[in-house]
Amino acid sequence: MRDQVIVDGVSLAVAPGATVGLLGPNGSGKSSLLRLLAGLRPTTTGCVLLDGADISTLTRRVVARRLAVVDQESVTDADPTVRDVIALGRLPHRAPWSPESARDRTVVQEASVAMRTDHLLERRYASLSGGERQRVQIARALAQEPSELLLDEPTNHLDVRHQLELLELVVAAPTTTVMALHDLNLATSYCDEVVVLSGGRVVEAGPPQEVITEEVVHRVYGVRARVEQDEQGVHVRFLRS
Ligand SMILES: Nc1ncnc2c1ncn2[C@@H]1O[C@H](COP(=O)(O)OP(=O)(O)OP(=O)(O)O)[C@@H](O)[C@H]1O
Repeated sequence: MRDQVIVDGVSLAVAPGATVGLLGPNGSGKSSLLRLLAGLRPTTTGCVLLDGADISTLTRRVVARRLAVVDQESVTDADPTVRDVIALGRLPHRAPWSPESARDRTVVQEASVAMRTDHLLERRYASLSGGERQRVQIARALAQEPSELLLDEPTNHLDVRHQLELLELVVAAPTTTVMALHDLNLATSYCDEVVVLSGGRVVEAGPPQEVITEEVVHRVYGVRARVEQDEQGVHVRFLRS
């Protein structure tokens, strides 16, 4: 269905440096919205502004110098090493056909250390586990030194330590981050704001402690939960039906 409307009536302003979580059930439009924000999909009406400039008027190279995307389809059909994949993040910063600079190599090394992938640098990307690939893709995005980072379910393959490390890193970075998340507890712990989508529309938006309530969880996901708050923050506990 070519003319199906997937994301409709969404108005979203993201403050510089903020970490925003996109929440919502499967098929609610999170990935589609991320692709619109990245300029990877054209809008039929409305626009996406990057520092006031309509993203559809900017070249891919200009966008790639400041905005990095890790989506769920970050695959490649060549057989590169992990280092090659992370080094792709430097391409927008290099003049065409110019060799890698010492700084490019340093940034690649630092990004791989940040995502604990430095021991994998000489491995073939295709031989990695799902979680290792996910960390390499995020290292590639960090090597891009973006001011905006768009992440589609960045924690879905990661073990609990790597989930927490990644989100700590995202929150500590000066980067503006918008990420699709399924884990409501991670969203309450790490996001300044959350945007809840349902059927391609924003149904709730705001600070997670205000948005993630028992009523919203039930209305949007159709499940019963206890939402409790203590000195550690907000916790969502799902109830068996
Ligand atoms: N190219 C496309 N053509 C037709 N329908 C599409 C296309 N891309 C996405 N959709 C549909 O749009 C809806 C939103 O999809 P999207 O991938 O944005 O959801 P999501 O919230 O990221 O879901 P999930 O949590 O499952 O990853 C889904 O019903 C999906 O099937």
